Amino acid sequence: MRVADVQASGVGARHGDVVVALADLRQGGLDTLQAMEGMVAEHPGVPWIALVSPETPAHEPRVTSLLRDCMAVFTSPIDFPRLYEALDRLAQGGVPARSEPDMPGLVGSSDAMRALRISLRKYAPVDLPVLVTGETGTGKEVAARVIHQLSPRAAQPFVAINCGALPGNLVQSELFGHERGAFTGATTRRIGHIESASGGTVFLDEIGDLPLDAQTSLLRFLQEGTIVRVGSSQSLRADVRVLAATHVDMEKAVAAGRFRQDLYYRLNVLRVQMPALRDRGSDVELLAQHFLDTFRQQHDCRALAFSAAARRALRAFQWPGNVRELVNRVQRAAVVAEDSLISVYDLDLPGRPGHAPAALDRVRVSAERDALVACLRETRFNVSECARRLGIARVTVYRLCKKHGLALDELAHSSA
Ligand SMILES: Nc1ncnc2c1ncn2[C@@H]1O[C@H](COP(=O)(O)OP(=O)(O)OP(=O)(O)O)[C@@H](O)[C@H]1O
Repeated sequence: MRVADVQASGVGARHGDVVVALADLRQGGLDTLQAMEGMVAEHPGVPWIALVSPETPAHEPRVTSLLRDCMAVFTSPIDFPRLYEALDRLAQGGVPARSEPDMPGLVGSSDAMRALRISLRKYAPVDLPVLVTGETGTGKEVAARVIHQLSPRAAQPFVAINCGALPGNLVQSELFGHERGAFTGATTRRIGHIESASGGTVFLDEIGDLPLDAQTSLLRFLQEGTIVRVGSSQSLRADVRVLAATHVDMEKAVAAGRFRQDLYYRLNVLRVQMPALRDRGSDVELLAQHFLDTFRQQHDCRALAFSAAARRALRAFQWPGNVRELVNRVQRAAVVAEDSLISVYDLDLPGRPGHAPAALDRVRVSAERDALVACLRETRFNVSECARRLGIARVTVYRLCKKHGLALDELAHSSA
């Protein structure tokens, strides 16, 4: 690797050299920024890596836009092994993981992710509900957190609630709180999740699972900005922005009478559709490398990157569990990998030489799904009873439903 300082000597590249530019924004003022902008514009084909310090004003539009043109951003103290890896990857034609400085949790540079970022930036400052839709594991909660972080409410709480996991008889009290003595067991007054997010944002995941009575209370809150604790008749003001997410078809839920149409209209003012991972092109490689790098920061691990075959397999796989499945596979691969390059075997993906089409795995998965559906039907979709009969926790029933793409309400409806 040769290092050239543009200001001192300019860049001279021999045929076949890979040129990577480091934009060192840790010092300097407006003139440095101006010089950098000029160089980035002059060399659009050159991959740029930015070095910034915690003092760099990353939120200033000119700096943000410059950082957006960089393939990777490193904050001082610079993690040099990671920087060398990023340079190495670029030299091999790869691209380091890319996340925008103001959206650090959201990695990806596909067209779909670029369009998503544009929507998130537009919606964040507008104090209206946002409905985030998309398949399981696509990053709906990540998107909701980004909206909150970019909003004027960023310094206030962000409270995430999985509506599907709230016990049916306690939904109202969990969301809106209760007064002492409101029901058996209510020995003290309790603040609900919405009140506890005061000044900030509440994220209602799996909103399609909200029972009808709680839907009515939520609608009143969205219309009037007031809540009533269970067991009280007093309305309380609550200044909270509502973001909601669902993986079910809400139009169908409305048509079937399972979701209030007026509430759906209220929530669906601004809509974000999360792209499936299989539709994000080479983002799957970026994300895989990002999760591996994150894992390496916390654990001893031999693996540094992915073999060419593993990268092909990552691209070819359909990812039914989307980004969450990718996180799990990469972490597992990082643990079992014996080499510096993660292989297709480590990822346990189809596409490895001599790979039988996972017959046994498929049988196991489908037996698990059949047992779950049968038990849910037998128990008339009573999750507690189903969990008891299967000898597993309630939360595991929800997790298995998610894993097998089963929407409880739709299943119950189709079985009715
Ligand atoms: N673009 C991304 N960049 C980095 N990490 C991501 C991205 N998208 C998702 N993740 C990670 O993937 C996992 C799943 O994301 P998340 O929980 O937001 O998905 P979800 O769509 O809300 O899932 P569910 O439908 O199950 O509620 C998390 O660990 C999250 O950090």
